[in-house]
Amino acid sequence: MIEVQGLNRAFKGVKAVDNLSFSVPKGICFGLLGPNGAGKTTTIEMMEGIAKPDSGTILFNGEPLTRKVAPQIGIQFQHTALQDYLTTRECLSLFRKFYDHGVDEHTLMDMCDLHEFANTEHRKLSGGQKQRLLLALALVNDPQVLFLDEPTTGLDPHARRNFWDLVNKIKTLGKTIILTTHYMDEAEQLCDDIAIMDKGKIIARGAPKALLSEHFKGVLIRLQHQQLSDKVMSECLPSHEQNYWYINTDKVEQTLKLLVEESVVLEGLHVKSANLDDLFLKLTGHGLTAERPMEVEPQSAGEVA
Ligand SMILES: Nc1ncnc2c1ncn2[C@@H]1O[C@H](COP(=O)(O)OP(=O)(O)OP(=O)(O)O)[C@@H](O)[C@H]1O
Repeated sequence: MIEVQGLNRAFKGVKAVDNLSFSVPKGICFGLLGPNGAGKTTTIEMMEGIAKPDSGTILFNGEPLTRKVAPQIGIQFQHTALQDYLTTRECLSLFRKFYDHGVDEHTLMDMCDLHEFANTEHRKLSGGQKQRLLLALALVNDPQVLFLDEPTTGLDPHARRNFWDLVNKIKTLGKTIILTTHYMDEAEQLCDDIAIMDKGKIIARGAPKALLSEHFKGVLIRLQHQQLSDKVMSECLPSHEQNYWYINTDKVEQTLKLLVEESVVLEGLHVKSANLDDLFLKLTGHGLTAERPMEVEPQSAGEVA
């Protein structure tokens, strides 16, 4: 569906996007992930036709992005300025008029759970309701390709989950979705395929589960940062991030026994499955986010002590 070949973009000597090539098959949700400054926005803006690459090509169904191809694309920007005092229905009706073909307001409100707010001015919508309106606006031309640029940033967990349900519903319509996000749980929930970017390059690509099983065995054990014995260091090969040690092992009982024998402080110890943040840390030596998701979602494998 989308073919990106040899894409480059530099700003004053900084290579924001460095010889990037990838393709996105039709009908999947493709996630572009990475930390601040990785080059995601620059890449996505070139794919959307908003910014021009220094070199390289982007093809949609084998064709470059032209006025002919543009109506096949829908974009949910991080921020969209809407006219003050327009209601949800009026915003949808206005945007619908920009296109020859598209989806009527009623269907869009159905798709994005907006009926309740049809006559509410958009400026009075909550963060989650506003994102749903922006999603509906991105769908107004019934696009084949939908770009979602960090769509749930700043939303509370409930609103994020609602939004994920909508995206999953839209996936069933066969649309190709390109998603950028800082939230690794979002990528794991929604994306069939991901590319992790760092410093303008793709450093890992594949289905989230396949990538995790390729790079991790068993579970991750997190320990408070402390002095570890040579035996623990050589047998467990822990990695260090912020105030913690992380040990990846498929022999949990044996590892825990060794930690006890070596008088390791186990207070606050967690055992969990590896996630995409852990993968990023492993690949780059630094985390995707300042806060480790283990802090907010310990339920994945349970707190041991
Ligand atoms: N208009 C610009 N002028 C100068 N430098 C820029 C410009 N846009 C991006 N950059 C630089 O290019 C690099 C990549 O930025 P980009 O915004 O694409 O990253 P990102 O992965 O989208 O980050 P974030 O998650 O914070 O949005 C950064 O070093 C950034 O400072």
